[in-house]
Amino acid sequence: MAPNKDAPAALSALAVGKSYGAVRALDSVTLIVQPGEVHGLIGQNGAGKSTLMGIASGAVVPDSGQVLIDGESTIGDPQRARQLGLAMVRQEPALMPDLSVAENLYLGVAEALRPSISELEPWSAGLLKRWRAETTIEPGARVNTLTSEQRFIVDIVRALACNPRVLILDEPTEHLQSKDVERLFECIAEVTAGGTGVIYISHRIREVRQIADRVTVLRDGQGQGTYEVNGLSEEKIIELIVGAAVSAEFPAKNTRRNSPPILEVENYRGHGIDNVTIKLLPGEIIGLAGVDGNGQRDFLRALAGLNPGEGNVSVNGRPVTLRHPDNATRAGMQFISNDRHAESVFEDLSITANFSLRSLAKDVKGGIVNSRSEGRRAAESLSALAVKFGSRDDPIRSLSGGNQQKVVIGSALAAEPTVLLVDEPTQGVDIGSRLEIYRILRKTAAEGGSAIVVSSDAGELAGLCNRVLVFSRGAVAAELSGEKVTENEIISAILTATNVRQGLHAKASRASAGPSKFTQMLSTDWAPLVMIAIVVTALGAFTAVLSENYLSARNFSGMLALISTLALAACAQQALMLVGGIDLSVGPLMGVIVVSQSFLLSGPLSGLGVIGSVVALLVIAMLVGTFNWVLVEPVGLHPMVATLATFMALQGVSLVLRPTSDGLINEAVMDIININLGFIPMTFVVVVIVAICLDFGLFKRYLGISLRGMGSNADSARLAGISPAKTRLIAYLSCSVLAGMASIPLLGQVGVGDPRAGIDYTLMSIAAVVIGGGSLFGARGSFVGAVLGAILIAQVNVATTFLGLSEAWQAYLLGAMIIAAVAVHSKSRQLVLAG
Ligand SMILES: Nc1ncnc2c1ncn2[C@@H]1O[C@H](COP(=O)(O)OP(=O)(O)OP(=O)(O)O)[C@@H](O)[C@H]1O
Repeated sequence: MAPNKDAPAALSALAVGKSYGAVRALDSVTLIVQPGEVHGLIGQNGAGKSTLMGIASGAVVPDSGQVLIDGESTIGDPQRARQLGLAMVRQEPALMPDLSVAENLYLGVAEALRPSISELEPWSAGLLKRWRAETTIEPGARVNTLTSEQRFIVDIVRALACNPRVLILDEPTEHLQSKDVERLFECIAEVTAGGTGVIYISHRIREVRQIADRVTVLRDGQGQGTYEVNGLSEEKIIELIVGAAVSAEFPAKNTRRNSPPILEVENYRGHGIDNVTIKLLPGEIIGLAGVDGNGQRDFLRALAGLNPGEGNVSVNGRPVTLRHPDNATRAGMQFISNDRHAESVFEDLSITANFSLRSLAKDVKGGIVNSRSEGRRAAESLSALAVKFGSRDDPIRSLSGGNQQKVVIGSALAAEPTVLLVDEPTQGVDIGSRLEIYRILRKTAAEGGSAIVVSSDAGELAGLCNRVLVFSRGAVAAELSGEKVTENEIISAILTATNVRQGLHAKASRASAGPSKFTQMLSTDWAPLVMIAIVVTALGAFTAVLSENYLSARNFSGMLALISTLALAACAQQALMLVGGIDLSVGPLMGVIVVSQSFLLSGPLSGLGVIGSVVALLVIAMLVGTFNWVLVEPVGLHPMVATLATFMALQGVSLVLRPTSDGLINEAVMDIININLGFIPMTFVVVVIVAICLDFGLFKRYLGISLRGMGSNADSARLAGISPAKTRLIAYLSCSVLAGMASIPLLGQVGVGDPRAGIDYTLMSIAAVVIGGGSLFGARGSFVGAVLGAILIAQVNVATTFLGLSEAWQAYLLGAMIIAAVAVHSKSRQLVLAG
């Protein structure tokens, strides 16, 4: 639909300013987007495009200026921007990797648009199918098992599902295949027809000309005006971006064809590839093309030692085995991934460290890094690649996406590779720097190096490469060289490549369909439960064969009573570990409550006394939970440091109140706590019911899903409207209240105000959670898993006693179980990632 210029603007950013230290990212920039228009936002890397959109979406707070969405003012509040109808697809999808696709879509749309949880699967499947009927993305798949392209599609589907008034697309096509780019353009046409204002950021000038009605140009943080696209030539747009006329010519190609090959690969087979043979000459750049998923990327990754494969490979005549990336780098190959965020940069390390890590040996003298030499090399490379940065010591994540890519290329070149393996060399890089990168790759080749480049841009391959190999179904279907290396020839070779190999085709389609149902099952939070249940049963059966007393009701009853305390403590720990926290004060909190109860419940029993003791339990637990949260959230201490301080303080309080064990608990209270249902203690029944209810909440309620989302990626969760501070407070309070509940069966066990009663439960609760499938990094595990972890620990302790083993064996076995559990759980998750 034609832009509606009379309606109030869909988005107005008025005189917006933003600085990061010395870097003036935006200097009084104004952008007005009308309903129903596609507005291109263009500029070189670091011009300020993402910052401006970050401000529009509320993720970044400006220093000055105003933002209006649909006429309503909003600043620095992602939740409000979302409510006003803004949706954004960022350069890196704002998804929570440990959550499923369906859960991400659910959290990612406004509350009014969310289905009931029972409808979640069909609702998400419907959204995905609306994108593409034959999509291979499963609603139940965990996001960290998806390819980067699939993650982008999920993020786009999420943004479209928001029915936005303003849709921001920040370099959306960098990771998409051409058929998905077409689909995206169809979707853009659909939403603008409905009156949505779309902001389209891209370095691909052709795309911008094709899709945009108007463009606004940014240069070095300053607005350079808004223009109607109609009548604006490609050259003129480039001139507006760069500020001067630029030659868009590729540097001249060179080759030393009569020298022996630098890299020879013969009959190489492996994941997604079949029988590939190539010879790369010194000074040559070979391009790999093809419809995405046809093996060209798999082949490059196999050469980098990242994908397993078989065949003969030699570099400079010397045979090489490529089982590991280390083999490839030792042979002189340097790989640059197309997934910069996940594989190429260390976000929290400085720009200098990211530059030097592939070639640090050059700066080491006598085992010590010479930072002056490291800094000098980094400065030279950053200047040669025209990287825009504040200070070299800033973390690389402070750079714009394109500038990060330039640092990665500089880092690989600094290692002086014999063969450079580059997947999408100019992803997210602006037009001026693109030419700079082509020039540098060509210069490297002219000096005797060589490169293999995968690119989805046929024009780029045509301009840069001496030869282009077109892949189809894992094999080289066509080779273009000399005069034939043109954009049109490459595109037509891709379209006509019909190399049908049934066997490999089946393999390739299996690979593109993602991991099998069984491997996907291994990555679920339920897999650890099955594994532990099997181990518990096997261990029980083994002990029962050796000692018939093991199966007695008396033994079971005692064991389950012990388990109740540990299982509740483990549930407490799990509640906090879900958001990536850890609570070392769990044990002493249980101890301090036992001690306080020994004052309230030791004399004759009264109704008021019982109510008082329950209130005291809850008040102590909530005070401790709130105190821990204050130390972590507003004060900013690491959870381990904060809760270690609370651990010491609580233990001190227990010892002050009861220097030695004293204050026998009233017998009637003990009888109530220790009631049995048959031979099963009532406390154990309660624990199981509590764990099942908590798991229901964790997987089937908004609060539980958002807790896991926070643990998975706090930034993405915040952008999905989840308040990190509030969610963490809920986790800390849940942890302390559950620890308070755990002190009830503990009271039933010790029966007296013992100041040391809880101390062991801190480490044991962490162990139970880890064994049960929980992760110290957050987002993983379940409450039933934590209970099963506790059962296994208790069972090992009892079994060692029955088997007549010393107490030391309990400690050895617990240590071994933790290592085995972590190894098994993480291996099963990796299996899925490997597909
Ligand atoms: N969090 C931050 N800390 C420090 N500097 C930052 C931060 N975010 C952005 N900058 C700087 O602000 C400037 C503008 O960056 P921005 O990401 O907006 O550029 P861009 O136009 O989107 O570039 P690209 O096309 O490469 O994505 C850059 O110089 C960048 O280094």
